[in-house]
Amino acid sequence: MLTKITFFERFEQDILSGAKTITLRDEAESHVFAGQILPVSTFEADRWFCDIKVIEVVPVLFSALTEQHAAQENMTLPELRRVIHEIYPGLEQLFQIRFCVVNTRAHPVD
Ligand SMILES: CC(=O)Nc1ccn([C@@H]2O[C@H](CO)[C@@H](O)[C@H]2O)c(=O)n1
Repeated sequence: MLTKITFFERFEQDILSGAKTITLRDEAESHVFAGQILPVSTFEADRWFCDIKVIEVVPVLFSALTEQHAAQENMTLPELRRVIHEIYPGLEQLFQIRFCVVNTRAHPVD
């Protein structure tokens, strides 16, 4: 089971603003469950920047990605396909993790 998750720094603002509400991962990073709260760090510097709550985890094939998936990534479909192809070359079986940001402060006040 995953207890934290990392994102490339370039997606930080889209996550914090709510523009990006899903991530597509391989099987190894799919072991999360609805309701789970995960600390989120940048991949590059391992810098924490928020916590997310997992809403659902759904298998999706690379070949079945749609504009709707892309919209939830704040990308066009060609952009999304290119990004995934760079991260997971040749991988067909992906897992869509839908999430919302629940905390952006290390020590929340109220
Ligand atoms: C840093 C790391 O360990 N792994 C990943 C894997 C994926 N992603 C993003 O999820 C979406 C679909 O793959 C796209 O927006 C990706 O860029 C990410 O940010 N970081």
